Amino acid sequence: MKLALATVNQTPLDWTGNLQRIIAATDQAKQEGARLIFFPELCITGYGSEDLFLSYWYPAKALDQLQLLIPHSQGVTIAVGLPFRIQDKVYNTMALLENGALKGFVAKQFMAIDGVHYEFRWFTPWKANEQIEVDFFGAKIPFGDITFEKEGIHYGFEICEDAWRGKERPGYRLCDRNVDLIISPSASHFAMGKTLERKQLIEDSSKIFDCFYAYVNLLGNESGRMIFDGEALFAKSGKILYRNQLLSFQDYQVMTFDYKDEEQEIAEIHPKEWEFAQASALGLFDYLRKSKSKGFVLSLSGGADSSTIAVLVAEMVRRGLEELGLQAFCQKIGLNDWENYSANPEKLLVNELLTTAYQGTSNSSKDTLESAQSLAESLGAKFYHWTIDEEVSSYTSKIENALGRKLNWEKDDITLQNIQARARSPIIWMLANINNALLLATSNRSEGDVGYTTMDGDTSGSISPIAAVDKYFVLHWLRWAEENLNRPGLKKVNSLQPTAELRPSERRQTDEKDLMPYSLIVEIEKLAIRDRRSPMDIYWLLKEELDLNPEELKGYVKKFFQLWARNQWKRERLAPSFHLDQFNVDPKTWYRFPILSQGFSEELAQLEKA
Ligand SMILES: Nc1ncnc2c1ncn2[C@@H]1O[C@H](COP(=O)(O)OP(=O)(O)OC[C@H]2O[C@@H]([n+]3cccc(C(=O)O)c3)[C@H](O)[C@@H]2O)[C@@H](O)[C@H]1O
Ligand SMILES: Nc1ncnc2c1ncn2[C@@H]1O[C@H](COP(=O)(O)OP(=O)(O)OP(=O)(O)O)[C@@H](O)[C@H]1O
Ligand SMILES: NC(=O)CC[C@H](N)C(=O)O
Repeated sequence: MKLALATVNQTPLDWTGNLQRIIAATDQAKQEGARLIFFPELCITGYGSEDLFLSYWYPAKALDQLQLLIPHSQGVTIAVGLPFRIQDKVYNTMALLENGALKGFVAKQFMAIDGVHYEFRWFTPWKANEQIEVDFFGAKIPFGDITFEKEGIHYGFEICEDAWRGKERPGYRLCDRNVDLIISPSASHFAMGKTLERKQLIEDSSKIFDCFYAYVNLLGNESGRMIFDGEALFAKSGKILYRNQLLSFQDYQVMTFDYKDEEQEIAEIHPKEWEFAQASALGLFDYLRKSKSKGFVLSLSGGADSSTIAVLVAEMVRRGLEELGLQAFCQKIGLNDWENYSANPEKLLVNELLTTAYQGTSNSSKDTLESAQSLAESLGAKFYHWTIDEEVSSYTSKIENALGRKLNWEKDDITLQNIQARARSPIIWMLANINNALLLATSNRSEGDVGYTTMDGDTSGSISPIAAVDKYFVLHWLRWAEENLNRPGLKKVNSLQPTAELRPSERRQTDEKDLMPYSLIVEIEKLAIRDRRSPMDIYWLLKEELDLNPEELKGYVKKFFQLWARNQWKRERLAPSFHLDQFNVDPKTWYRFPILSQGFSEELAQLEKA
């Protein structure tokens, strides 16, 4: 018997589109001879439906959609995910349709509550071994912890988090019930390197339970922040038999294979740098088309952050074209005149979709202008160049008149820096408005940690594509990209030292002089945020690890925590970002912290005495 794993790129509230993709994937699986077709968790609504799950009408509408799908199960079995409300509780379920009938609902037993997941807010876990009957448009349907059988294959489900719960997981009881196959329909967020964890989990699962184990994840940037990689895995007794290529630009993908065929077909596992490029490219592509915007605008300084983002947009075009072809790429983003780009699709589309501007001041250098211009030209992006000195001096003289004194760098350093960053904002927003485009903000995670950014200045934007990765990674990735993505336009960018260029050149500024070495921010944030350690713990741990003067190290730890606490309000106000790494500092997804606090004052006073 053939079975199919089908991944879909869904969008909350796109009821018709979501159903169409499920039907199209079902049709393809049927054509390929599949008899069992498994879709991911919550694919009828989208996993990222947030508080819509709490309403009465939303789960009810999902049931209407399920009913529309039932006729498509003639001759096959289909499993799809949707929310199911019973009185005041909502359950996260998989519905099983077979030969034009609804056979039952399996309910998730463990809620995902770590990192980016908040399932307890919406769903109630189902108790192991419990089975009830529910009403579905007048019919009584089995619901709960149930298994199914088809042509001699006995199978059951572990819905995403269920599979990640060690000894408690439902798999053990499914094994006691002698299932031949376990399926894990998932909505598992992408993070760099996570595929290796999943591979291990699925290998181990098929080994521990000595059965066939199938895994299928959602696909794409569904609702803004999380990206799903559409991973499909199939394993038998500890050996992966099938793995697809991740992070596709397609609406859906169907992987069909013979149940019991033990031949291996395993797509390449790529390095972290490739994953970052592919996930960001897909994240941007989905954001662009789902927000129905016409392109991107970027204030391009020629420095590391904005240059990374320019390359990611170009990668979106390159990778999208490679997978979809010119016509489908254009259609998906709402460009009807696709033939206009056929002379040089990649360059012409980057030109259409990415507008950049270098906005110099008297503190800018020739180096950064050249860097920005040469990169934009090499990618094919539109490039404008103007200075904002007039705006800066207009604001400054108004304040000077009001205060009755001249501003100067000795006394007014931060104010004079910030007005430059802010003066860039209205004009670049203007360009975004004119183009109906998304303004890309360039914040990275290290800046987010310490608030090294001007609010409503360089934080301005609709999305912050790299806010979830640290600056150390950004700098490393740019060097990798120059070589491995064949981006010679990055040569100049990679030769520059990160600097905000907000002070006059005689007061030479570098980010690391203002703050601390980026490598150290990365070490401290891992311990402070990822591992949730105290300032004192971090000091002792790093004292062992790093060859640094203890007083200097104390100073850095102190600076990190003081700036971290003071700048929570800024993290609350950064434009939405993609989740890309093991952890991030976005309060709406991974890390929550009080906006007002005493800022670790007692902890840091203790540290002084250590
Ligand atoms: N708890 C709180 N809740 C809400 N708001 C709070 C607040 N604490 C201060 N504030 C407000 O925050 C304001 C200060 O924030 P803000 O105006 O953003 O400025 P601020 O954080 O004081 O300074 C910006 C820093 O970012 C650096 N920067 C800026 C731009 C670009 C780059 C670069 O790397 O290229 C670096 C710059 O060198 C400087 O160190 C205060 O005037 C106050 O209004
Ligand atoms: N001269 C400039 N022209 C256009 N945009 C600028 C200029 N200077 C700064 N910006 C904008 O402000 C953002 C913040 O500057 P920041 O210095 O943090 O980033 P970067 O210049 O891209 O990288 P780096 O810090 O590595 O030099 C930039 O990414 C860019 O969007
Ligand atoms: N949707 C879920 O249950 C997610 C579970 C799991 N922690 C994962 O990231 O894959």
